[in-house]
Amino acid sequence: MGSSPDAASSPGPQPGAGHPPVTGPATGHAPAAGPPPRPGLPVPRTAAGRDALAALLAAPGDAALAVDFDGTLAEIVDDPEAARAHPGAARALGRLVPRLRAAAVITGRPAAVAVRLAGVDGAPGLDRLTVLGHYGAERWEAATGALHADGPPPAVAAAEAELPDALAASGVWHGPWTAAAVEHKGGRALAVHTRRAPDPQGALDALRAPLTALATCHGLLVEPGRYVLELRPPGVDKGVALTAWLRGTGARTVVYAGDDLGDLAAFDAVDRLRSAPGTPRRTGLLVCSGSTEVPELAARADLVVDGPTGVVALLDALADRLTE
Ligand SMILES: O=P(O)(O)OC[C@H]1O[C@H](O[C@H]2O[C@H](CO)[C@@H](O)[C@H](O)[C@H]2O)[C@H](O)[C@@H](O)[C@@H]1O
Repeated sequence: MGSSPDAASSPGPQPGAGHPPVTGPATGHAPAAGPPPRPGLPVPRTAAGRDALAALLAAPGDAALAVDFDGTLAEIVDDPEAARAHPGAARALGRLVPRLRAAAVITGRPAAVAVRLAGVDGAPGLDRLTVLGHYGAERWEAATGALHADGPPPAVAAAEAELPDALAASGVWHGPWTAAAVEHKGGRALAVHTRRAPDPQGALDALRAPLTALATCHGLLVEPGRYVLELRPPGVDKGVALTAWLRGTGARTVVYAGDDLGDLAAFDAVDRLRSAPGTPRRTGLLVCSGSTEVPELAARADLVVDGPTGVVALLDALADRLTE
């Protein structure tokens, strides 16, 4: 792992959702008549983050943006099928992305599902967007509409056949919340959600051992997330996906925004990239879409914003600065 947030410039304990923890605008806006001005760019709390932001503003054509979907571009909701991108997300991305070298959404969702829920297919300004689904196992390119994906791994179907026994072994698998708690994810992974359980954390804790045993038995891994345990094949994660995609772009600066434990691998990848030797050094800005549910990610971030609303505000503020 490379550089970590600069403790000297850290504001201290991280607030949760609803409490913007940004340290203030980088540029002042004089009060004026008419619509209220948009907030300015927040200042990252780390030197590494400030370097990356300065590099992006100086040379946006050398910079790439990668963002997670659930919890970052989309508010978390009880029903995974009901998730939709923040109403301002596609527009903000469409303003910013044409000024950058490249942009991607990197998500645990199947790529086609993320494209649909994010509303990015055909959106103005997003004709070069890449969507890396299933933690990088799938790739969709807006430029062609092509989806690259291998066939579903047989191990997932084998695990699915034994899933009912594993769920029953948890001792908590009863009640109306279980009816729609398994997400089948196109046969490429299985997600068991507990957000709608009476005790979401208790149910998650009880399910962890039987689902881990099932995953291990079939050569799968358990990807933990926000009140979800996902059984999926090993071999790729958001760090692997981000690193390979970035290499293809040739970008020297990357901004990565995420909200969940699955995004830690991408944070690690950015840390490695910005601590690797090279001239000029590559820079990276780690953004956490803040919530009370995942303090681990906020602790690692250069900049914590207030959930998807804060992420969209950041994208808009970057676009504003790059069009001044
Ligand atoms: O990588 P991501 O884009 O963050 O996707 C990770 C998982 O997100 C989804 O679950 C999460 O969002 C749901 C909708 O808001 C929420 O109900 C759930 O509690 C969250 O864990 C998705 O359903 C999973 O398949 C993704 O792997």
